[in-house]
Amino acid sequence: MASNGELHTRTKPPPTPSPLRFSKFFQSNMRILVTGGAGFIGSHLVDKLMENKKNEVIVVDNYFTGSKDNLSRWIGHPRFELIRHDVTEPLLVEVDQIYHLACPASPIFYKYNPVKTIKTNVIGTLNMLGLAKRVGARILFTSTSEVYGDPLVHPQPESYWGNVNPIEDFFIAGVRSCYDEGKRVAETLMFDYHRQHGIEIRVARIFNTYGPRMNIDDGRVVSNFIAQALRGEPLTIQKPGSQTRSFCYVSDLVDGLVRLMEGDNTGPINLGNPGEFTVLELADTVKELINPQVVIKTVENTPDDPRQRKPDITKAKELLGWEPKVKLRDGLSLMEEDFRARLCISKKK
Ligand SMILES: NC(=O)c1ccc[n+]([C@@H]2O[C@H](COP(=O)([O-])OP(=O)(O)OC[C@H]3O[C@@H](n4cnc5c(N)ncnc54)[C@H](O)[C@@H]3O)[C@@H](O)[C@H]2O)c1
Ligand SMILES: O=c1ccn([C@@H]2O[C@H](COP(=O)(O)OP(=O)(O)O[C@H]3OC[C@@H](O)[C@H](O)[C@H]3O)[C@@H](O)[C@H]2O)c(=O)[nH]1
Repeated sequence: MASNGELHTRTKPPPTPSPLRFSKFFQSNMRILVTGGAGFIGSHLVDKLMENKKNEVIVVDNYFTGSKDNLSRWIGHPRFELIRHDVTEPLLVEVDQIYHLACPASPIFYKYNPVKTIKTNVIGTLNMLGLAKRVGARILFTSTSEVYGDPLVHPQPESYWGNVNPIEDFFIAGVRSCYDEGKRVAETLMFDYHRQHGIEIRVARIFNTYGPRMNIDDGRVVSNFIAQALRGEPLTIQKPGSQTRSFCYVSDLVDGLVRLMEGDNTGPINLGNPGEFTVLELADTVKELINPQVVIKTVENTPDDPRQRKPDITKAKELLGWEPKVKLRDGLSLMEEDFRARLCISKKK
């Protein structure tokens, strides 16, 4: 019985971890693999994991959207290793835990090469599950609120099956299904490996997360608005502006991921901040906080943009004792500082 209350029948016991784990005389470190660790969330997760002196962290990343800069403080550290690797290729490393994050997350990047996005989610996740099976590691997969598509249930509990458009319409360039359906198949693979091979799995469904180190030209709404406000460019609201999102600050999210990995629940578990804002409200807040002179302009939207999104985090509260702490205004100010430093735009006194 998985402790999220659902039955997940395993046909096999979990694979045996490395004999090092049972060593009587040598207390080995916990070896943790973070795929996509050079990205936004991954690099913050690495910072958190490296705080524990018992952890050794291996990052693999192909640098499609991530950067070594995000990990510069750890390069050369004896407990840290960075490998350029694409998760669509098999990987042989000896580890105890796998945080599997590798995947472009911003719509402009995941739509750029949709077939590669699907391969990353499907073949990449298969490779990481194969690795977990061989070495007996516990594996956590970062799924997404996009598995709920354009949701017809609000807020979204984990039990909701979602409303995803699976059709890659030839005439509409770059729809979202490569990402949404890729993540849905990856979730299925996680649970099939759990049932069929006994792998210890954890599945997080992450809702829109923001914070320092997001790519400045990442294309997601919070980074766009902050960069635009600082550069004095119009804030681009994609129509209609009444669509909602719930924004979680990255330190809260990372805390939730670590709790999920360390706890007993397979998930899927929603991790997100239930505070819900329209895109227009977000633009107004950024304008007020960062640059009251900036104009707001309305631009065309992309197909299939979800109209509303808000996590039901009852499960995360009950099973992980987790809920977000950082309010949107405070998080935006922390992100402003980081963007100012990277764009070399100081605050007027
Ligand atoms: N940030 C969010 O709001 C959010 C919401 C839901 C889910 N997620 C998930 O969390 C994870 C991290 O997202 P993020 O916001 O940090 O995005 P990000 O783009 O900053 O990080 C993704 C990282 O994965 C790497 N990567 C991509 N494809 C790869 C491949 N084939 N092989 C190896 N590395 C690869 C990128 O170079 C990058 O470093 C993703 O799986 C994403 O789907 C994020
Ligand atoms: O400049 C912009 C960018 C975006 N938007 C709007 O802001 C909303 C949020 O867009 P984002 O691109 O930030 O993110 P989305 O919510 O569409 O997708 C995200 O969802 C969860 C994760 O899996 C991913 O990080 C990402 O796919 C959308 O309604 C979009 O139309 C703007 O109004 N202006």
